[in-house]
Amino acid sequence: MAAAGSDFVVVANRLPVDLDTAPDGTQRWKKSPGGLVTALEPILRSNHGAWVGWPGIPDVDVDPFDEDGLELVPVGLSAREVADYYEGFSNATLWPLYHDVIVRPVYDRTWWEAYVEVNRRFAEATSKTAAQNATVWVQDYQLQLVPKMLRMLRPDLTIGFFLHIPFPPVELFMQMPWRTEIVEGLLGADLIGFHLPGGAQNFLYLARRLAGQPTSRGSVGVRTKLGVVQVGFRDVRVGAFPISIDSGDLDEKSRRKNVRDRAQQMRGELGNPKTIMLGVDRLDYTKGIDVRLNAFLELLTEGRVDPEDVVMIQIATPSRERVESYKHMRGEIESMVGRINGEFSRVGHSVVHYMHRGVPRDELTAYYLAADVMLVTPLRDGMNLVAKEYVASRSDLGGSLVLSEFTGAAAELRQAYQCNPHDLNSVKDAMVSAIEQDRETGRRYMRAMRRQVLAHDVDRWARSFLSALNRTGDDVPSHLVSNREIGDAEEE
Ligand SMILES: Nc1ncnc2c1ncn2[C@@H]1O[C@H](COP(=O)(O)OP(=O)(O)O)[C@@H](O)[C@H]1O
Ligand SMILES: O=P(O)(O)OC[C@H]1O[C@H](O[C@H]2O[C@H](CO)[C@@H](O)[C@H](O)[C@H]2O)[C@H](O)[C@@H](O)[C@@H]1O
Repeated sequence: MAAAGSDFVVVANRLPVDLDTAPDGTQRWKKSPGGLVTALEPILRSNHGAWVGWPGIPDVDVDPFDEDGLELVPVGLSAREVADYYEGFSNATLWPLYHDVIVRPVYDRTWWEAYVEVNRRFAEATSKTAAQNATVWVQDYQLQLVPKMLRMLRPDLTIGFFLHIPFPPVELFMQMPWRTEIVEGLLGADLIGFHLPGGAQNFLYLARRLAGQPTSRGSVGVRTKLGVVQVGFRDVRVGAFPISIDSGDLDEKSRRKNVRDRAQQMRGELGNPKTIMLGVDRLDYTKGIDVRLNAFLELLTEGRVDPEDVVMIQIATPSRERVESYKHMRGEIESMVGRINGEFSRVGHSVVHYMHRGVPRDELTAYYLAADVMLVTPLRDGMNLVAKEYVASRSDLGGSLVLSEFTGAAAELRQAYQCNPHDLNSVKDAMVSAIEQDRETGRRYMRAMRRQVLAHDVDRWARSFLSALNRTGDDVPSHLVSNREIGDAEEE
């Protein structure tokens, strides 16, 4: 039975804070400033909001607590559950399956059991947190069973679900031994959101085929023309809502003098090369870091790019380091960096600069400003926010973007140098075109991409999903009003 509770609850694998352990063993909560938090915070705060999630480290048992008017509800995971539910089923089964089986998914019954158990714990924690008739928004592939479990516990709730990674075509999804359970888990929601219409359409087909439910047949649009699955007397709607970033904030940061000065300083530190190319990613095999390194190596070897003129920086945040495929890929990337530098660097001038760490936000913006060519070459990516961050940071209209066709962002950033990461010649040609782009063409392309990214920010993403979920039909759901107003993006 519902207690007083929150009117709006976000449920995600991670809390918007991490429990950080200092070298002396003391622990404190550290804000993790993701785009999702930025977008949802105002709506959460003005609606007695709560966030249900894992604190990021194993074996932590903490009661719900208040953080500046936002209720945080930690869901504890044991070390075994981190291994089986998070590293195992989420990141060694679902993640590769949903990303075109770039590496082979592992199907392990013990992992599946842990996934069911942890999803149940999230559903129970949410059920205790949500007020009568509240709106609950469940996030991502780690929690696909939560909508159905939660509906059984709390039929009064309005439940939304958003998938941040691609939803695979039927030929791949059918590999999953627990495919029907997953589709039925998702069908517990009132609205299921994907980044792209293709994902929504894949899901509609599977709902027909695996759950045997009647569905609408027409095509799904972007933020419009939702599909429908009829589940008994309930309509489950399915749509495409491409996520974005806090573009206004990045635009503003990139205009600050200290950030611009830092970008200039970076160029100087690199010896003022003609061209700086940049990659910024979590160290993940989906991101195609190896693809861009290979392309760069071939361009240098063929003499199409002069090692005296072009420098590449790769910043890679450590990620999922205990998962076997991630360990393997790290080794491969680091040996390629070594090989390229071994062949083309000289004392005092490296051609590839590789950093295995995250960098602070202002520093990252300075990197974006310093980079002439941004390299975004995933083999498959749900959206790719880095591409949008680069565009939002180029308030000077400089720079060019090399972008894989296999990212969600490619559907919106049409003026990028798009390439097929499975075709090395296509990547090399895109890199050369980006390096050789003339100033006026570059400004025109960047202006067009900025118009798109500034007009469609993460706040607009959240509002469009929530208004569809609550069927208000306008941009702001009537009973989920945020304090922040959407400003129409300014043109340059
Ligand atoms: N080395 C890094 N340092 C700081 N932030 C990073 C780094 N690598 C990635 N990020 C940030 O992480 C986010 C990555 O989002 P995205 O490109 O959508 O991919 P994913 O969520 O799969 O990692 C971006 O906001 C980006 O700025
Ligand atoms: O929580 P982790 O295991 O450390 O992983 C980080 C996040 O990675 C994934 O990001 C995805 O979401 C982005 C925003 O929608 C999208 O741009 C990107 O293409 C996706 O890969 C994952 O979906 C998150 O759940 C993770 O927290």
